[in-house]
Amino acid sequence: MTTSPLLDATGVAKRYGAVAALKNASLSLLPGEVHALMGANGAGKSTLVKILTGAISANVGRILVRGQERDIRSPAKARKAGLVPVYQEPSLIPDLDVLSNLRLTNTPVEPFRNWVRELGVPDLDLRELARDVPLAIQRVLDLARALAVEPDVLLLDEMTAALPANLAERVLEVVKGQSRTGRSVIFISHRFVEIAALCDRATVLRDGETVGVVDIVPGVEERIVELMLGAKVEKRRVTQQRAEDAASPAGGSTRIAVRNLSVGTKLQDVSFDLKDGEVAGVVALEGQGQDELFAALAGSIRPAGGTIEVDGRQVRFSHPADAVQAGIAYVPGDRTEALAMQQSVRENIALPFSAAFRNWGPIRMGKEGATVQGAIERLQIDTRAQREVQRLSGGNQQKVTIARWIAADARTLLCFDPTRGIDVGTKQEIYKLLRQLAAQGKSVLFYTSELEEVQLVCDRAIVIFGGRVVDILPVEIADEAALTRAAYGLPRDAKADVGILADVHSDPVTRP
Ligand SMILES: Nc1ncnc2c1ncn2[C@@H]1O[C@H](COP(=O)(O)OP(=O)(O)OP(=O)(O)O)[C@@H](O)[C@H]1O
Repeated sequence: MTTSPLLDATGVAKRYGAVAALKNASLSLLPGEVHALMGANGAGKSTLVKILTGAISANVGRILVRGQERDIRSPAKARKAGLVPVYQEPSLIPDLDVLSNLRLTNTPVEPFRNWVRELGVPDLDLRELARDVPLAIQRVLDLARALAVEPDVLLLDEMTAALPANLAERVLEVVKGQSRTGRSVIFISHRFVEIAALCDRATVLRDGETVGVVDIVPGVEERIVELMLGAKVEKRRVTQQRAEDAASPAGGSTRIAVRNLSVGTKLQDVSFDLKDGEVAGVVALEGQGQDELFAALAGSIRPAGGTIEVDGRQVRFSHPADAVQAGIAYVPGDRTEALAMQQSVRENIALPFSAAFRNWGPIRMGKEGATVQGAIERLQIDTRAQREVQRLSGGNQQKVTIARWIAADARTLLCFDPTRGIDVGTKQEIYKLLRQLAAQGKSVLFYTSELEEVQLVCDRAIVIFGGRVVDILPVEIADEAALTRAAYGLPRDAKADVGILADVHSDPVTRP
C-alpha cells in the first residue's frame, strides 16, 4: 500500500523580473517524514520554502495539502493548512521584547516556554528585547515559536547553521521527535552529517529545478553532490580534504598578542598569540565568550582588562575603524550586520576602499574595479541579482562579506563562522583561499561551529570554555571528538559522546 503525500508541489516557478528564482520545482512529502531540501547556494531552496509557507506567491505551480488544493497565499493561510516555517534569517522584531513578539504572532506562551527549555535554553527572560538576544538563541526562539503551534509540516531553512554544537544537537533531537509523532519536516542544511542523521529522503534542486529525489542511504552523498552541481561537478573538488598548503612562511612572527584579556563577565584572562602565516581556529559552545573576543579584536567593544598588541605595539581600539586601520578585518557571522542591503554587490565589496579614503560619498569604482571582480570570481558569487545585495540568496550574501576583505587585502582576518550557509563546493574554495592567505603571510582567526573545519583549514585550535582558554590543540589531534570534549571543558583523553550524531560520526561512509 502506498501512503499518499501530506504535501505535494509540482511545476512551481517564480520570477523576479529577469531572475528566475524557481523554474520547475517539485517536492512530495510523506506523513512522518523528515525530508531534506538540498541544492547549491542560489538553487532556489529558500524561495520554495517561502512559497510553501505563504510568504510569497508562485507564478505557476500546483500545491496540494492532503490531496486537496489549498489556498496558502499568506502566512496565516499556510499556517491554517498546517505549514509553518523557520526562515533562514531571525524573524523576531528586534525592538520588541520576546513576549510582545509572541503576542504579535498569536503564539501560545506556555508551549513556547516549554519548547525553549527543551531546546536547551533554561533561563530565557521573556521581557528581554529581541535585539539583545544572541543570534544563536534567536534561532532557537524562532524554532520554539514554530513548534508551539504544533504544525503538521515544519519547514526549517538552515536552522542549525548559526548554532554551536550543543544547541544544534538539541534541535536535531527535537526534529527527530517530530517525525516520531507522525509530523513531517522539510529540512534545509548544507551539513551532510545532519542530513544523514535525520532525513529519510532528499529532493535536490539545481538552478531552480528539481533534478532528483533520493533515499538517504549510506554512500548517497556523492550522488547528491552530482545532482546539486550537474555539469559543474568536474570543476569542483567536492571530497572534503585539507586545502593544499602552498609553502607557508616558516615560523611567522607574532602578529597579534592577546594577554589576560577580559570583557565583562563573559571573557576572563584570555591569552594567546596569532602569528603571521597561520590560521588559528577558535572552538567554543554557544556563549562561552567567543563573540566578545572577536568584538574586542575588531574594535567594537572595549576590554575591561588585559592587553592587545599588534606587531609588538599595544593598541586600544575605540572604534572598528581603528582595527581596520591596523589591518584587521572582521567578517561577522551575522551578515546583516556587515552588508549595506540596498547597495549592489560591487559597492558592498568596495566599501573598505572608500572607508580607507574616509570618503563616505558615492563609492568610487576606479582601479579597484578589477580587484572587486577578482573577488567575485574567486568566490563564485551568483551575481544575477547583484543590483541589491538583499536580493541575493543567503549563501551568496555571506560570500560578499568575505569577498570584501579579500579585495581589501587585509593583513589579518577575523572570520566568525564564515562558511555558515555556504554550499559544499564553495566551502572548499573558502578553505583554499584561507590557506593561500596564510601562505602569503597573512593571519586568520577562524571561529567555526562546524568542528570538522578545524582539521580542514586550521594550524591549531584554541578552545574556549566559560570565558577562558581551556586548551590549545595542535591540528593533528584536533578531530571532532577531541574538540567536542575540550569545548565541554573535559580533559583530553577518553571517548567523546556526541549524542545523536555519534552513529553518523563513526560511519565511514559519511565521514569525509
Ligand atoms: N527578491 C528577489 N529579487 C531578485 N532575485 C531574487 C530575490 N529573491 C531571491 N532571488 C534570487 O533567486 C535565486 C534563488 O534564491 P534562494 O534564496 O531561493 O536560493 P537558496 O537555494 O535558498 O540559496 P542559499 O543556499 O544560498 O540560501 C537566487 O539567484 C537569488 O538571487
